[in-house]
Amino acid sequence: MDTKHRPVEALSTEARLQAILRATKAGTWEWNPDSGEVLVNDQWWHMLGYYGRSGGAISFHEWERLCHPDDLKLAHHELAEHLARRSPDYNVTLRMEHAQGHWCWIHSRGMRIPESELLSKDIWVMGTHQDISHQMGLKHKLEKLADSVPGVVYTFTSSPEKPCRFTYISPTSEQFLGVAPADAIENPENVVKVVHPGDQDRVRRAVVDGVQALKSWQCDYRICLRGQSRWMRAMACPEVENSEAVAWHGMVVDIDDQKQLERELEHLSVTDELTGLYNRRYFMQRLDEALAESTRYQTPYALLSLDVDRFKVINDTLGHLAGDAALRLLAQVLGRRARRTDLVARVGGEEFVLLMPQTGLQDAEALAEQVRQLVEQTPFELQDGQRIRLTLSGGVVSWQGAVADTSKILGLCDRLLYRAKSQGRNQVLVARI
Ligand SMILES: Nc1nc2c(ncn2[C@@H]2O[C@H](COP(=O)(O)OP(=O)(O)OP(=O)(O)O)[C@@H](O)[C@H]2O)c(=O)[nH]1
Repeated sequence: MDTKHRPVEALSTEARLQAILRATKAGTWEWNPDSGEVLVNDQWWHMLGYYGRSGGAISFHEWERLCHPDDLKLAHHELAEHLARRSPDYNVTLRMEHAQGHWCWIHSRGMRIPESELLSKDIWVMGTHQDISHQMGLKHKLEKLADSVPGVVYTFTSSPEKPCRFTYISPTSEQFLGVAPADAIENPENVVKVVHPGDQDRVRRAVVDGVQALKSWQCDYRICLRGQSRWMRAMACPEVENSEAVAWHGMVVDIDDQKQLERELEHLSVTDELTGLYNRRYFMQRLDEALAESTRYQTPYALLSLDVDRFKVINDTLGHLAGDAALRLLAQVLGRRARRTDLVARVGGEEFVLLMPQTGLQDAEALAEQVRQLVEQTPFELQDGQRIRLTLSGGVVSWQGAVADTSKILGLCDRLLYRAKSQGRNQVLVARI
């Protein structure tokens, strides 16, 4: 065999081991549980800042004294488990006191030497110490950062073979989702469980679609938390770890205030400020939808358009504020007369409409007449005690099935209204398309 390329063989096993230990800066320990004797190397001491001390024997109690009392219990437990052969090795992360007084994070690993390899009947457990203070410091900073974010930070792993699972979820999941991090890590369904039942399928689909497309995804959904429903936004972006697994790094943030604002804006954008009824914009939108519905399903529809007669006189004699109050009272009358499925809107200064699904011409005319008579017979009492009388002119159009476009309906309604005005007002005229 060509030994030219294998100079390492020129070294003894001992020298090679020492070289590896020097390079990895690993401290070593050997422990005899019966005698309590512990042997450590130089690096074991140097790691803790004791540069003057060299390797040799120490007592088990000396090791215990250097360990953080809060971590000692776990270390004892893990050692006992390994000695009782309930765990294949000893593996703990614990804090040990540095010569300068601060705590170092030490990753301690070891294993019992098989009896077959020992000359005596003694038990020996041997292992290494690695200083992982730097990594633990970074982890601590990351956790602090995750804590300060107004939401939940997480990483979950997807793989074709195994189900998705959280590998990290910030402690804030308790506050924002009502789920303890340990429960989320144990089973991701615990996080899905708090999603509003009406949104669960959508959230699951968003995750599955994102995983399949391997693209960043985002999903807004409600959660049920402490008896209340709140809007959240989850987002994640993928990082391919290897051919087997993808890590998804993401956040869940509370967007309930934003959604509330959106709802208010949405409401404002469809509402008539003076009367609180729907406005013209919303009415036109719904009329479009009504046309599509009647075309597709042959739904009978009727539209009633009402205009206050000689309203200018009310404004001119009683003032604009009184006119406003009259319009508000009229809106209340219309709102009360309409069915829940009807749409009532103020579409112009003193012009109102009622869009009625599942309504034929006769029924619509009867309702229009009722409203006209009610308004004619009931004086409106304004806040200052003044009473005013109004009359209405109206046009009713009904249709069933396909209609070319909304202008056909609106145009006919306008013509009926105009005729009602010109024929003396205080009347309703009807037509079928
Ligand atoms: N108070 C008040 N008046 C309004 C509002 N919008 C429109 N008007 C008034 O409504 C009146 C409408 O007058 P016209 O279109 O001449 O109609 P009219 O006086 O009702 O007469 P006819 O419709 O022909 O019976 C005008 O005086 C407008 O200023 C409003 O929001 N508040």
